[in-house]
Amino acid sequence: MRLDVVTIFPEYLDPLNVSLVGKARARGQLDVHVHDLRSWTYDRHNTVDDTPYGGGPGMVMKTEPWGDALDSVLADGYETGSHAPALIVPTPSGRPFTQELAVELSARPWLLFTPARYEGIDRRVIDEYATRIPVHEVSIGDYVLAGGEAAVLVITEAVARLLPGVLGNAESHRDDSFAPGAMANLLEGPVYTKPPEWRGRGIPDVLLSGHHGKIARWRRDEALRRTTAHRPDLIERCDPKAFDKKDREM
Ligand SMILES: Nc1ccccc1-c1cnco1
Repeated sequence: MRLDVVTIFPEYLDPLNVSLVGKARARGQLDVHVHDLRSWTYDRHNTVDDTPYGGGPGMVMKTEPWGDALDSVLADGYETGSHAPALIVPTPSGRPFTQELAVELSARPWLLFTPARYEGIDRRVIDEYATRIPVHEVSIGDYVLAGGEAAVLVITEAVARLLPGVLGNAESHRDDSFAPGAMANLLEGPVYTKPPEWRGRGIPDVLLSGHHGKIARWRRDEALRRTTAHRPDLIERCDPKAFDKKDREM
């Protein structure tokens, strides 16, 4: 997978050089290119924004730098044999980013991220490129950020870990919260490791029992309890029949 990010804060994307994404890049599973939007400005102040038509607070990111940047990045990608990318526009007014969307995006050969600052990008930029490539306007949550770069890091990590070979066997995403199966849509329950006692706190006996059926049932019940407490909205999406089937297997 090829990833391109166009941003006025390229250094904000330095975390893409470490950990899971950094290792995937080193292994050639990800080809990441970070571009400084100001490389496509030609005035003395490297201007990328201006006041909004219609008035109002803040500044809007201008069309020309984005148009020149995206044309250049697309040309480079096509020249090096990449297939059509999807344009990913982090925005608070976008479609919620979910594991389902992460899976959808992980199937694409090329993602092109356009994190915006200020009040956002002039709408004509999105409208222009939506005539050529799929555009996903994506929100990572209902809160206000100063810009979309943090969202790029979140989306990139969620997508990269789904790419074949990126997660080792020990880190399988089979048991992820939100992964398909009987635990789908459930939050993960509590986890424990050595030492067996810490500051007077022990381990739930069932986890020391060696009875895999009882352990699986306990973990399922803990996940249900945690989901009911923290995310009752997810409970409605659970398939109760999957639990009955799972109970029979435990
Ligand atoms: N608040 C923001 C400001 C600028 C670009 C993206 C966001 C965003 C994305 N998901 C939630 O917020």
